[in-house]
Amino acid sequence: MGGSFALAMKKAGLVRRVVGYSKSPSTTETARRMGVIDLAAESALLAVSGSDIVLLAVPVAATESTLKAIRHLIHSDVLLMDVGSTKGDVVDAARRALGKQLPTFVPAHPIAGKESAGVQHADANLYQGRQVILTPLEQTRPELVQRATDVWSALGCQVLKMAPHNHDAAFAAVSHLPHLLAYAYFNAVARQPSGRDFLSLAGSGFRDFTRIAASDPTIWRDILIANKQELLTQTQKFRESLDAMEQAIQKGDTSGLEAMIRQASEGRGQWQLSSPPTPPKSK
Ligand SMILES: NC(=O)C1=CN([C@@H]2O[C@H](COP(=O)(O)OP(=O)(O)OC[C@H]3O[C@@H](n4cnc5c(N)ncnc54)[C@H](O)[C@@H]3O)[C@@H](O)[C@H]2O)C=CC1
Ligand SMILES: O=C(O)C(=O)Cc1ccc(O)cc1
Repeated sequence: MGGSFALAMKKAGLVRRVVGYSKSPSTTETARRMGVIDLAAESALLAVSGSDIVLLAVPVAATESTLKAIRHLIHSDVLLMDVGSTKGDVVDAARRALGKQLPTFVPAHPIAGKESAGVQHADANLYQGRQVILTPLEQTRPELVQRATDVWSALGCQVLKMAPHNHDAAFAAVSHLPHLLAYAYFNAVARQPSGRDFLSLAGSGFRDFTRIAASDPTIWRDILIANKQELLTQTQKFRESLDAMEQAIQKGDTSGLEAMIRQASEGRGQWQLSSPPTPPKSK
C-alpha cells in the first residue's frame, strides 16, 4: 500500500522526493531499485524528518509503536495518514501515541488493494477509481482533512468521511467477513483426506471465491483481531443465513431454497463496485 502510494504520488507529480523506511532492509532496497523511493532512511524517525506528508502502511497492530517512533519529528503542518483496514483501534492507538501531535493525523483507508503483499507488487494505478474513507477526529485540523482529500482525489479516489465505528461496522460485513470465510473455506476443503484431489478439479468459481485467501497472514490476523466485536456480529448473521439454507436443503424445501438463492442472485446481479463517476486522466 505504501509503495503504491509513493508511485501514484510520483505519477501525479505531487512529490519531489520520497523517503522510505521499513524495518526490513530488503524491502527498502527493493523499493529503491524499483524507483518507488528515492532514499532509504535508517529509521522511521529519520524518514519523517523534513517531510510534508507521512504515510504509515504497516499492519494495524503496529500503528501505535510506529507513531511513537516518529512523533518527535511530526510538526503541526505535516499531513500524517495511515492506510489501515480498521479504524477504531487505529484512532485509539493515535490518541495514546501522538499527544499534542494528534491534530496532524488524518486516519485513512483506501478501498483498494491486492491479495499479494510486499513492495514488489506496488502499482502506480492501484488507487485510481477507488474509494478512500477518512475518519477524522474532532481534534484533527480541518486544513489537513482538506489536504488529505485533495491528495487522494488527485490519485483518482472518491473521498468519503465517516466515524471510525461506522467504518468498522461496514467493513466487518463487506471485507473482514469475506476474508475470514475465504480462509476458513479454503482450509476446510484442503484439510480433507481427498482435499488435494478436490482442489485439482476446481474451476473459476472456486478461484474467484478463494482469491483473497492468499492475502497476507500477519496483516489479516491483525485486522480480524482488531475488529473482533463487529466481525463476530457478522459471523453470527452469516451463520443464521447458512443455517436457513442448510435447513431448506435438509427438508427438501425447494421453493424456500430457490427464494433464498433468487434473493442473493438478483441482489448480486444489481450490485456494482462503487467508483468515482469520472476518474482523472492518467499521465
Ligand atoms: N493489502 C491490501 O489489499 C490492503 C491493505 N490495507 C492496510 O494497509 C496496511 C499495509 O498493508 P500492505 O501494504 O498490504 O502490507 P505489506 O506487507 O505490503 O506492507 C506492510 C509493511 O509493514 C512492515 N511491518 C510489518 N510488521 C511491522 C511492525 N511490527 N512494525 C513496523 N512495520 C512492520 C513490513 O515490513 C512491510 O514493509 C495494513 O494496515 C492493511 O490493513 C488497506 C487496504 C488494502
Ligand atoms: O483483494 C481484494 O479484493 C481486497 O478486498 C482488497 C482490500 C483488502 C483490504 C482492505 O482493507 C481493502 C481492500
